[in-house]
Amino acid sequence: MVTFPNAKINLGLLITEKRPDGFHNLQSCFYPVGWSDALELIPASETAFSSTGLPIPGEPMQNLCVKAYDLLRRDFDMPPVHIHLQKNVPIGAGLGGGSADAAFTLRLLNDRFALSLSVDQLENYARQLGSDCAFFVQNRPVYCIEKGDVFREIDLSLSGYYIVLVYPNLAISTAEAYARIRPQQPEHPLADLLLQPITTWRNTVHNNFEASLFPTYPVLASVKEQLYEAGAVYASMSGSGSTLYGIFDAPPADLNQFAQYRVWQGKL
Ligand SMILES: C[C@@](CO)(OP(=O)(O)O)[C@H](O)COP(=O)(O)OP(=O)(O)OC[C@H]1O[C@@H](n2ccc(N)nc2=O)[C@H](O)[C@@H]1O
Ligand SMILES: Nc1ncnc2c1ncn2[C@@H]1O[C@H](COP(=O)(O)OP(=O)(O)O)[C@@H](O)[C@H]1O
Repeated sequence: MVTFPNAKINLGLLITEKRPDGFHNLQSCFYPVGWSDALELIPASETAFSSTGLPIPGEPMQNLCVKAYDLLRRDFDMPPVHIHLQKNVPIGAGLGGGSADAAFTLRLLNDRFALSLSVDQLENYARQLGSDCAFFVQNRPVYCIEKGDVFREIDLSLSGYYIVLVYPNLAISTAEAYARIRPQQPEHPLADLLLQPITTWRNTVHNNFEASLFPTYPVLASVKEQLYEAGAVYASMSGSGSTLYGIFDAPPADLNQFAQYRVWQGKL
């Protein structure tokens, strides 16, 4: 069984307060994009993990895919499996790649072993693996609050637009990015701003991590500016970085200025 865990972008990301548990409350819209890994479950006599493509930091048996298997194994009698991951989505990129792999592993195991877990149950398992992991269970555009794991409907569709993702060959640790940020309550809820025309977003829809990371990593501001110069209707950093994305109303003709970086483009 093969599945294709895809990345997400954040349309706006406001970090509103530090919580007593050390995490942060936020407001964001999580939106799925097509840049994907490939994940396969192979019957095996012993549980194992292997990967090809981009090297993944950390021990293979500590991979989030294995953690997802171990989590379900505590509650269900599943046979051993060999999990193979073709890693394409950059790591430390603000694209939720590892979280997607974990959530898709839960979904795949649920199907493969007929565990009959509901969406709510899968989301509860996913929450234990990472804050943005639960989003990938349903994997559809949603407005996120609290740790990024509580969802509200949002009437927002970008279908018809094109997206360009630029990973500027720089990994940023999510924990370090949160450690630098000063939370603040927004003047207007992000949901209200996102419901205005996309042409207004440049001046209103912000990612709070940009202010603390752009001075340290000038390449981030430079790539964002270049995306606007290439004709983006809206451009931003995704998550805690380092990927920048641009949303275009037609496929951009020339992206040679990003030739030294990892670039993905597609339809939204
Ligand atoms: C910033 C965001 C925005 O979508 O995405 P990425 O940049 O990772 O893609 C997420 O909040 C990242 O979620 P995720 O990557 O799952 O984080 P976790 O593994 O749960 O936590 C990693 C670390 O980030 C911090 N953290 C994470 C989420 C949150 N709401 N508050 C936090 O303070 C904590 O220090 C935690 O130890
Ligand atoms: N399957 C996986 N893919 C990517 N990273 C993984 C995976 N499993 C565990 N990790 C760990 O999670 C960390 C961040 O993963 P990732 O989700 O790509 O971050 P971000 O969303 O912040 O870009 C990596 O440093 C890596 O050590």
